[in-house]
Amino acid sequence: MSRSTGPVSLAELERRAAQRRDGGGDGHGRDALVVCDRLVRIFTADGVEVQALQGLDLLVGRGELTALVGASGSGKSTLLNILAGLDTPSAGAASVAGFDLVTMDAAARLRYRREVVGFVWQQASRNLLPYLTAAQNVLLPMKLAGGRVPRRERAGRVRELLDLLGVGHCHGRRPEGMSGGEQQRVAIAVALANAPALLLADEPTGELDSRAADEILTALRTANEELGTTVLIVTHDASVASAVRRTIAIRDGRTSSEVLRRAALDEHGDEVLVAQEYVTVDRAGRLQLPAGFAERLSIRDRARVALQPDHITVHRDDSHDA
Ligand SMILES: Nc1ncnc2c1ncn2[C@@H]1O[C@H](COP(=O)(O)OP(=O)(O)OP(=O)(O)O)[C@@H](O)[C@H]1O
Repeated sequence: MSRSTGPVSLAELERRAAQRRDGGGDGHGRDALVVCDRLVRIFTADGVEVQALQGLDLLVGRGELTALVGASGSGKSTLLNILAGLDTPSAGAASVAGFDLVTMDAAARLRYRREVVGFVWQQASRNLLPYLTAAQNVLLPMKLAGGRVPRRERAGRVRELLDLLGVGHCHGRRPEGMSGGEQQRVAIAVALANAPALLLADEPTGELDSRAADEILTALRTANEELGTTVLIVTHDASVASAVRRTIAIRDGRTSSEVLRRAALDEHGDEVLVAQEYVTVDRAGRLQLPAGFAERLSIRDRARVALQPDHITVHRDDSHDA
């Protein structure tokens, strides 16, 4: 049976494009909270183009607590800024909680930033207004978002959030009267004020000692487990990256590999976290070998592959060895 080959209307083309953007075309990311599909971000500086994101694919499910790692300049902050609604991609698709980050208009962008996403920056001073108390800092986003948290519930929610994150004692203090770790935990409360679906944290432990960093990680974990917030943390801190269930590595503007950890019982019956490394397979079927693996086996330019019944083998190219 032949299909109609007549001209396709503009409305139909737009409908199909919207379906692709929504992930509806082939079901890509339909259940995920964060969907990035072949995301590209090109910056131009002094006439030179920098491809900060080079076709990045990423799916993050609702309720996940995930760390994002990668060398300096690999594109982590660029991705976070796009997910925060502060920047727009040059090409590709990105959506969070059904908000299309590429096409949303100014009003939707404002609503998105106030109600759907919360952000914690590395510099504590950037997260809090210095002349407001902790309580006033947490209250401010609720006031700005209007009716999302009803007026009569706001004071109670401020206290609950500060207590939940272990900084109830900072309620009436200004940032100058708090430690760096306390400031960051209050910053997390500010980011959670309007019950966002997604909490983004860019190096939240970067300026802290290891004890304060542990407290921040505990606070982020509490937000994730108690409030159900999906949390994405950019970090260079190995202790943070290894303490979450999923760590995604970005290399040259693409997601390249992941470590997934799950609880298992050891031979004594004690619970241990078992880590397993995965590589990302993008929508075109491309994967990047972990850099260490390729170096160790001197795999360059091309590799010999063979399909086995339940796995694929990858060997060094030995076609010139004879
Ligand atoms: N506004 C900009 N203009 C020009 N180039 C930019 C801009 N922002 C980022 N870049 C470039 O894009 C690339 C990715 O930068 P990005 O800040 O996302 O990396 P990163 O992984 O967050 O690095 P770091 O860990 O050092 O913060 C880098 O080459 C950077 O120089």
